[in-house]
Amino acid sequence: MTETVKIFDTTLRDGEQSPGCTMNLKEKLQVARQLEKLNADIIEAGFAASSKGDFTSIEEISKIVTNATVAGLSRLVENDIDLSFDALKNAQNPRLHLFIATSPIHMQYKLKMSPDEVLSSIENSVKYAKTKFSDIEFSAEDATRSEFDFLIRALNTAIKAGATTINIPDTVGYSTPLEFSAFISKILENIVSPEKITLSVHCHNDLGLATANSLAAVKSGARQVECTINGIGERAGNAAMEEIVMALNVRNNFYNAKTGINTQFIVPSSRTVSAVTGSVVQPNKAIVGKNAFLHEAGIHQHGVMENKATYEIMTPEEVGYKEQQLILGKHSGRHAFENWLAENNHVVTKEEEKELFKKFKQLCDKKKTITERDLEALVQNKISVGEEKYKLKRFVINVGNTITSTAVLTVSAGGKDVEDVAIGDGPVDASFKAIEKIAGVTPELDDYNIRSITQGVDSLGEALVRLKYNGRYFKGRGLSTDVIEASIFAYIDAVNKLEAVI
Ligand SMILES: CC(=O)SCCNC(=O)CCNC(=O)[C@H](O)C(C)(C)COP(=O)(O)OP(=O)(O)OC[C@H]1O[C@@H](n2cnc3c(N)ncnc32)[C@H](O)[C@@H]1OP(=O)(O)O
Ligand SMILES: CC(C)C(=O)C(=O)O
Repeated sequence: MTETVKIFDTTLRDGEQSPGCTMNLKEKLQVARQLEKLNADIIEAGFAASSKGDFTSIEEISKIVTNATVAGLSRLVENDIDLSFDALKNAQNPRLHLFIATSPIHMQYKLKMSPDEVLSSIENSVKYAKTKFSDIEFSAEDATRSEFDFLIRALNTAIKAGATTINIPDTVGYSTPLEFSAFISKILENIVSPEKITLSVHCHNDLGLATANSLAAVKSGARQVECTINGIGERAGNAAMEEIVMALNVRNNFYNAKTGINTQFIVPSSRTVSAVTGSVVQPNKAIVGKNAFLHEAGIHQHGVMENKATYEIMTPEEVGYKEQQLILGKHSGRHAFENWLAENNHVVTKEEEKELFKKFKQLCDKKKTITERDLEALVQNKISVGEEKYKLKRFVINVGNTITSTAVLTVSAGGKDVEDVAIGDGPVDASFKAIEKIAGVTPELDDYNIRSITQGVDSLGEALVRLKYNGRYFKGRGLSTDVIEASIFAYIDAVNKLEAVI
């Protein structure tokens, strides 16, 4: 019999904990919509006690999610539980996710609590939470470095107090597949009434084993896997949802387990998360990397021409790759464009649609062939744009191999045109300095990336910048057939986000 494994997506919580991957409300709602299309079972929307912004995100996500369960993370602290309850009040299916560390090192040095204090805290908090929530998940943080007997006492305390899902995190990615598989079996043999709870796993990727460990746990009876799109998350990240889902699909004959994920939304979701977090997917990343279905070597190409299955264990279409030429082009009108947006499940306001259509027409003038990917990129770019205090009007760059680069930028700032000039080490540096002069801020450029995201010499260039200002990160994204313009757009996008919070 094929078992069902629930997918608990934590892109918006653990994923957002990756340095530089902070998302604003608009971006989080976009990811949440995408997760619904994917048919994720549980969407962990945030940590309500963490900040007002996180609270609001959980609240707003709860309003738009109709099918999935929406979860909020809480420490074993009454105020955290109350805040999660308030933030989740509009969710159709709310879940409280409670956690506390159970390993000696975490209890002694971080929590400064004795094992007995941790046990009574679990009992009291789960009982308190049960007065507010029926669906409660309990996580024993750092479970894989906990003493086994104590871990079981902690899990049994949570179950007896009312937890309905028991999650086993490999918090620091310490475990290995054979060990984790045996660990999960032993936990299932030792906890009280395993048939009444769902056993879950949450694996980190510090040794590159997050997916392997999660799958090993499924083989031993875990029925929920916590994961993120593109595997983003603390440090080296979490188990990647696309890898878990496709491994269970492709190797169903081995695992006898499946998820309810709509796999054709995997690639669009990966692109959305990459666009809103500014975290570029490595080309050789399984399933969603741009090389995942490319064949370079002659023998491989020959094989694929004869029969794709010689070198492809799944089809690109299955996971949502589309690289067809569009019927839309220079002569298309607004109705056809509107239709394309609707067919591709893009939810945009009328204002955004107008703006997108204008950008689409401009792109048609610059680029010979417009592909689905070009349009996707335009839409993703629109999504990631924050509050726009500054808008680029025009720029002139003077550049050469024997002169110092000079950039003159005119930017609309709150409706007024402002112009400034700066010199720099190359055209990009000069442009960034001109923007800093206009905005009156000097953030640190923490990261800058430029790549082509569509094909051909007239391809769309995507620039990603990450600024560090007062200890916080602000990312920006820009798109253009001209890489300098894309870089300027990205820098302005990040400065707009920075301006919105200072
Ligand atoms: C493994 C994980 O991914 S767990 C989730 C990690 N995510 C985050 O930490 C992001 C959100 N966190 C935050 O915004 C902040 O850390 C807050 C708002 C939760 C707390 O902020 P602060 O009150 O300033 O405390 P700070 O973060 O410095 O320290 C954490 C405190 O929580 C305690 N704590 C940690 N885990 C737990 C827990 N599960 N239950 C109860 N208390 C806990 C620590 O012992 C420490 O207590 P102390 O202040 O009495 O020393
Ligand atoms: C809160 C828990 C599930 C966690 O994120 C971890 O232990 O890594």
